Amino acid sequence: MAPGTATSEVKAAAENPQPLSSAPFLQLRDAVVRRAGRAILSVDAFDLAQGENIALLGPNGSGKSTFVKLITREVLPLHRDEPPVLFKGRDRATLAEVKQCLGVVSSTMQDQMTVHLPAVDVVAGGLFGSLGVLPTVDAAEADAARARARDTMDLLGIADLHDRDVMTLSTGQARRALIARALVHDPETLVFDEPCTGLDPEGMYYVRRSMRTLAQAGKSIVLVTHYPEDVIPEIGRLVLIKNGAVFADGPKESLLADDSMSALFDVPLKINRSGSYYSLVSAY
Ligand SMILES: Nc1ncnc2c1ncn2[C@@H]1O[C@H](COP(=O)(O)OP(=O)(O)OP(=O)(O)O)[C@@H](O)[C@H]1O
Repeated sequence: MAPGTATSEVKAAAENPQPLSSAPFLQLRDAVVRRAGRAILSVDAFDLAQGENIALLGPNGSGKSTFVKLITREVLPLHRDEPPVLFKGRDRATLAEVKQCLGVVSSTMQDQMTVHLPAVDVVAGGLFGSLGVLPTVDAAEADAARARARDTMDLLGIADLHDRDVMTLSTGQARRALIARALVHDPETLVFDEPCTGLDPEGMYYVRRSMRTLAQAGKSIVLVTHYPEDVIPEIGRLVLIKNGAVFADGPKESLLADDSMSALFDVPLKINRSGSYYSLVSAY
């Protein structure tokens, strides 16, 4: 797309916001993030439709987390007169509005679970933005929050963890509790930032199965990963990130291939496909 066309489209969208139901969930146009005197991410044009499932794949340091933080509004791009980020067609969406629509699962959040709390309280805390349910919360509201947290945990198949002290959970169990926490306010989109990092095959199985459950329940999944194995069958679109830019964007059937993976990671790689599942092996 010609840069001029993209810019005028974004300007028009900003001036005439589309109805929330039809605008893309997110649009990026000439979005540049600079840190320490250099552009760590530059995105010319990117649209994420409402309800779409995508995976961002790329090497360490390529800019995937920065890309996701543009979506979650934790990072803002350089200011331009034409807004570089439109959220549901609007450039002035508040952080609270964005948070309402998004749930974020990241392995780094697990490091913060260093207090003795029942898992249900950690999940319910997602409704308040606190680690657990604070004593200042009204009793009826706290009960309702815990009931909602239990329902969410049940949906993810972890009813047996309701009353477990989070400090005693295995890494895989804690990761699934974090998925419940990200889901408890019923966001339309879930961002999974390297959700299988540090997990054994059993933990990976349950996290990937949870992603599938949520995608099948109509949630939009935005997955950040290094591994094609994480790309569940419900994800059809792949965005490859390399050197702070979009390297390729298209259907996974064409991008999960030996040549594109080898070019992305700069080493010889082979993709194996088994039905709707993909895996990556090194070609020594
Ligand atoms: N605050 C910052 N100051 C300086 N450089 C930064 C900052 N944040 C990120 N970077 C750099 O920007 C680049 C992209 O970082 P980012 O975390 O987005 O990559 P990534 O693809 O998510 O990496 P990984 O797979 O290792 O998590 C990296 O080179 C990183 O060192």
